[in-house]
Amino acid sequence: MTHSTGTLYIISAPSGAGKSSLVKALTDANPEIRVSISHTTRAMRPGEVDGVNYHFVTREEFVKMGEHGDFLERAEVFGNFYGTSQSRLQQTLDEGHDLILEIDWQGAEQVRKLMPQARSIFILPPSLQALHQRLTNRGQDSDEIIDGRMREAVSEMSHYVEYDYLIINDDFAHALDDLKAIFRANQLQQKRQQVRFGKLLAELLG
Ligand SMILES: Nc1ncnc2c1ncn2[C@@H]1O[C@H](COP(=O)(O)OP(=O)(O)OP(=O)(O)O)[C@@H](O)[C@H]1O
Ligand SMILES: Nc1nc2c(ncn2[C@@H]2O[C@H](COP(=O)(O)O)[C@@H](O)[C@H]2O)c(=O)[nH]1
Repeated sequence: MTHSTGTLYIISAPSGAGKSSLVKALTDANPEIRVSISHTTRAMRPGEVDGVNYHFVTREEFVKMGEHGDFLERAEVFGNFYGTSQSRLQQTLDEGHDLILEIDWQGAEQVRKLMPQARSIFILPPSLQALHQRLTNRGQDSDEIIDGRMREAVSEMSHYVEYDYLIINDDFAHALDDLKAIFRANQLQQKRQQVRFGKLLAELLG
């Protein structure tokens, strides 16, 4: 049975707004949706696992990968390098899986130019105070790192207008419903396009 290719989603938010938590809840409920694992030069946090949360690499390894053209996009965020490897990205989409990139606005800008069909979602916290509280409650970064991330938050947030969808992550369950609705609506749109181009009809008729 033929199927359509998956959709590439870009999800951005200021650090601590809750994007990883929302993406995890979304993929727990919909395991067919895949999440790209980025490469980073950031130090591993307690509890993080190499190859699960990120591929943790040295700056030298990261630069070498960049020189080999391994990255779809890359950016320096909070003094560390982050990048999305090209390998397996197209294969995942061709297999029909929706694929999420959790990346910052600089990476989003690069991906939009290369893959204009990508859908983009920006997640905002209800307030800067709530954002600070979440970074503190997460308990994984020093006060100095949290202060640095708060300083960058307004600049990151100013890019929300460049995205297709905006979600305010105030109440988690409500924000998750919004996220699920975006994916569901897109899946239905894909199905309609299959009908429009006759693929689904051909399948149905054998
Ligand atoms: N709606 C919410 N209300 C209260 N706390 C929340 C909410 N959403 C997420 N959190 C909490 O906020 C903290 C930050 O969330 P998370 O790590 O998902 O953020 P993030 O945007 O992925 O950050 P980063 O970009 O730094 O990885 C976590 O402790 C998470 O449990
Ligand atoms: N351009 C990219 N940005 C990325 C990528 N992976 C993560 N990120 C961004 O980094 C911040 C910080 O992440 P943290 O894990 O150190 O808290 C995060 O908010 C993302 O926006 C990437 O591959 N490319």
